[in-house]
Amino acid sequence: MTETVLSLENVVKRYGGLAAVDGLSFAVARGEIFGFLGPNGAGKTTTLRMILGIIPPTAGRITVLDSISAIPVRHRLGYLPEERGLYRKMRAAETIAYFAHLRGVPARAAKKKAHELLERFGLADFARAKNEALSKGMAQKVQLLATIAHEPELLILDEPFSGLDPINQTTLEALIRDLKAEGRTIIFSTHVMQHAERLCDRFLIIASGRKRFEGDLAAARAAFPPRLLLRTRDPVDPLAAAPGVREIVALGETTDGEREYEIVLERGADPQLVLKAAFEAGIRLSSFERAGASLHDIFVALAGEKEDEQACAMKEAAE
Ligand SMILES: Nc1ncnc2c1ncn2[C@@H]1O[C@H](COP(=O)(O)OP(=O)(O)OP(=O)(O)O)[C@@H](O)[C@H]1O
Repeated sequence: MTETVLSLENVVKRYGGLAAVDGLSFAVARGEIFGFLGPNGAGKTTTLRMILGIIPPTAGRITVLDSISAIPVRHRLGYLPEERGLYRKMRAAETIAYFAHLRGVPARAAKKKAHELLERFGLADFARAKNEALSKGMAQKVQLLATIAHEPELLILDEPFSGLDPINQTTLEALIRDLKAEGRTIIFSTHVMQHAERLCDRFLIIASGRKRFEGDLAAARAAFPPRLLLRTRDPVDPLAAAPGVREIVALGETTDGEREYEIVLERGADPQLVLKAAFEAGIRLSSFERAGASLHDIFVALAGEKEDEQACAMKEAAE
């Protein structure tokens, strides 16, 4: 049976008249990489801060590592806040060791761990550099290492990829996978869907403080009509009458004079019947592939559309 390391039940956070988080419920299982996705102002940082006990919820219940408050279990948690900041005059290795020690690692072990981590993440030469002398990306790496040095069970990273160059983003993805392989649970927020698509076991999409989706990519895709991408030089009008075809969208002409189309199918339609219809109509296809919605498409659709439309789509998908 999977163990829940974090659960929120009907959590609300009000700022005056604004419900920044509005009746949010979700759960994260031990060992998962869980993506926390939502547009600007959706309520992600507010939720993460409530989970960490930095701000109290207006209503609802949060359970972290079997505790009703993060405070007593804080040495088992790691948190990378959205707003970054290091003590400017402290040295990189010192910073990491300091935070590890603060969370219960004996001083000597903390120092050793700091040097190990800096070595592993290509910053060994900067161990004695003052934080103010680090580039923005390097400082962010140091802060991240300070977040994981005490080997927390549950890591909560608010926008960890922002500010990192593509190489360091890849290094961070690998680090997150390594942490998962060690049995740790990682929750991270992001606007960059590719990271979430590559890394997450499950994810939550919120908008305007409310949950729009919780689950894995396959479940999210199931809520979207399947699509086919095809290329041909022949007219495709006969396919409009093929079983399960909802819409044909012309995508444009390729450099070699072919046309590309997207065929939107009804949910549950059989793509083979479209292929058969193309064959029977004498349409010569040079390519024919099934395309699942990307997380980007899903995000834009779920975070952008009105809640009643979305509830309808999810209900239809479940039926
Ligand atoms: N201390 C505060 N006082 C008043 N309103 C706040 C406060 N903190 C957040 N808000 C509001 O709550 C809403 C959610 O903000 P939050 O920072 O949680 O969003 P977010 O999803 O993290 O956004 P982003 O992706 O832009 O960081 C926003 O409308 C924001 O203006």
